[in-house]
Amino acid sequence: MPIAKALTIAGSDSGGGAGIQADLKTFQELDAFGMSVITALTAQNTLGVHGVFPQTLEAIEAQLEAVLSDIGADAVKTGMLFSPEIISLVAQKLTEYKVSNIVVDPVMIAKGGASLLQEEAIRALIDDLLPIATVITPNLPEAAKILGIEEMKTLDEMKEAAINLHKLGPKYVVLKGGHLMNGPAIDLLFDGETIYELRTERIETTHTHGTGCTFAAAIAAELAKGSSIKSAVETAKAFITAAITSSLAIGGGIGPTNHSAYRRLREE
Ligand SMILES: Nc1ncnc2c1ncn2[C@@H]1O[C@H](COP(=O)(O)OP(=O)(O)O)[C@@H](O)[C@H]1O
Ligand SMILES: Cc1ncc(COP(=O)(O)O)c(N)n1
Repeated sequence: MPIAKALTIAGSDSGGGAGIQADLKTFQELDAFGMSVITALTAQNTLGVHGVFPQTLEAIEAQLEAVLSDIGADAVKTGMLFSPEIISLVAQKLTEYKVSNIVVDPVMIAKGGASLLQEEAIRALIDDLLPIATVITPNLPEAAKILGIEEMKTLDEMKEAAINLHKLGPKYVVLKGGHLMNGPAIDLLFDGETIYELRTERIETTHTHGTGCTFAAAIAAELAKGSSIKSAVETAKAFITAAITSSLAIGGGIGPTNHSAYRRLREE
């Protein structure tokens, strides 16, 4: 079997818990060959984002060209894209190279509150990227921002939002319920017809830095290997649950999840 190739287009997290670093670790753990296009450097640790340094369009385009013209990708995951210009460039290249599995994690704000997407970039996200996405994986604040509504507080409101997000063009919507206060951690998968619920117990921890990146990267790795969307999302949910269960209390703030926990669990 040829190796599945997965590409992340995202920001670098020097602290290693989110962004490019989380994505590559996740690809590796799930047996996909990981590649990266870095859109921005962040100086970041468990205490927060201390600096954001977007790369030039020239640098981003050169990375995309290098990877896609030679190696190619069975799946692409996008994370922090920062500006409308970067979003448009990425959408244009993914279309030009006919990438078929596109996982869009519409990263907007880091857990510590720093902005990872310019306000004016939301329009480009909606116009250029959502229509070509195979699956989008917003959390509740991101979904609310995209839809221009108040943040959802109930499962019924989440279901309505999933249906409305689907109308913006992605083939599938995964709405992550990690931010729903109390109760189980419920994510919804909507395929245009049926809403599936993925439920796990809420794990009591503050160390959730990089959960969204890791979850979306796991979906991309599984799609790259040829899994169906439902199976990819189920594996990603098991992966992130294991990673949060044994998350790492390193640094003085919000620690990262443990990317090797899922593999260790399966090896036991
Ligand atoms: N405390 C928790 N216990 C169990 N699962 C969680 C917890 N927090 C988040 N998750 C899960 O982690 C994934 C990422 O969720 P979420 O926190 O909503 O996204 P983001 O990191 O983008 O804000 C989802 O599958 C969500 O259900
Ligand atoms: C470079 C980068 N990309 C994304 C996130 C979001 O992290 P999370 O997955 O915790 O929402 C982050 N903090 N830094």
